[in-house]
Amino acid sequence: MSAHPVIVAIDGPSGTGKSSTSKAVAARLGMGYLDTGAQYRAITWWMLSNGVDVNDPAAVAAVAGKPEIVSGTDPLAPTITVDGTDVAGPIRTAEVTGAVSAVSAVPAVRTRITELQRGIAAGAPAGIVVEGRDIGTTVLPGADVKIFLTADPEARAARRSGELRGTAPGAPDLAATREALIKRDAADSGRTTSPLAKADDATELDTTELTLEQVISWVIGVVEDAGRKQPRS
Ligand SMILES: Nc1ncnc2c1ncn2[C@@H]1O[C@H](COP(=O)(O)OP(=O)(O)OP(=O)(O)O)[C@@H](O)[C@H]1O
Ligand SMILES: Nc1ccn([C@@H]2O[C@H](COP(=O)(O)O)[C@@H](O)[C@H]2O)c(=O)n1
Repeated sequence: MSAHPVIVAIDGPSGTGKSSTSKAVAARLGMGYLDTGAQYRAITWWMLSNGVDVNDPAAVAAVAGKPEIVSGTDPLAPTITVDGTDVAGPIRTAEVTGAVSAVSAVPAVRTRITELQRGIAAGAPAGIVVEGRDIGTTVLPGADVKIFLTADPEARAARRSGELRGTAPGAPDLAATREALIKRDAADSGRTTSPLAKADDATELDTTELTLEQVISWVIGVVEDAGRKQPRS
């Protein structure tokens, strides 16, 4: 039996495959799954819904403690609610995507959401795969496995563009999608508090030329190795 449930941190820029990989790895290994981007999107959705100026950090900070955000960690059916309302759909709108980097840069927001994330990870009986931007560096620096996924912007834009065209008629074209993700990555990497960054002890995987299945298999290998190396009780 393992000494403690395995904690896996998967970070990286937008569209590198963090969510798809993390969900599949967690499902196949019987672990929990936490999408931390969904939590930042949820608090952003609440700010927009309540008329808070998302470009005013003081206004955002003043109400950052108000919404109650609850994440369900079943990788086969992840959920996210705000004050009891299911917001899984509304948090994926272009409006939320366009505002989330500004809201997530506010230190009071990060403190609040980081506490939530640490509580969820600490309470995951079968271990958990947590994906985001600052999991390996800040949220869970003691994670058993730290992975940083990358892919070149063209590949990421093509993946996102295909995804958007499949679900949203009139979705932006490839060039616009590429520009939007580069802009969001720059904002996330450039913020002062807990920016998007690779932890020094994370293993980086460039997924540009890999299929999703290849990435999933590689991550499972790394997690299984880490499980074998844990001290036995
Ligand atoms: N290696 C891959 N090859 C091809 N397509 C992929 C690969 N990895 C992920 N995808 C596809 O790319 C899209 C984006 O993947 P995903 O949502 O997992 O990325 P992400 O890193 O979580 O993005 P974000 O941070 O913006 O939420 C999805 O449609 C997914 O199926
Ligand atoms: N650990 C994290 C995770 C996400 N963010 C912010 O949320 C945005 C949306 O993330 P997605 O994964 O759903 O695309 C992201 O652009 C960041 O602004 C974060 O700050 N920290």
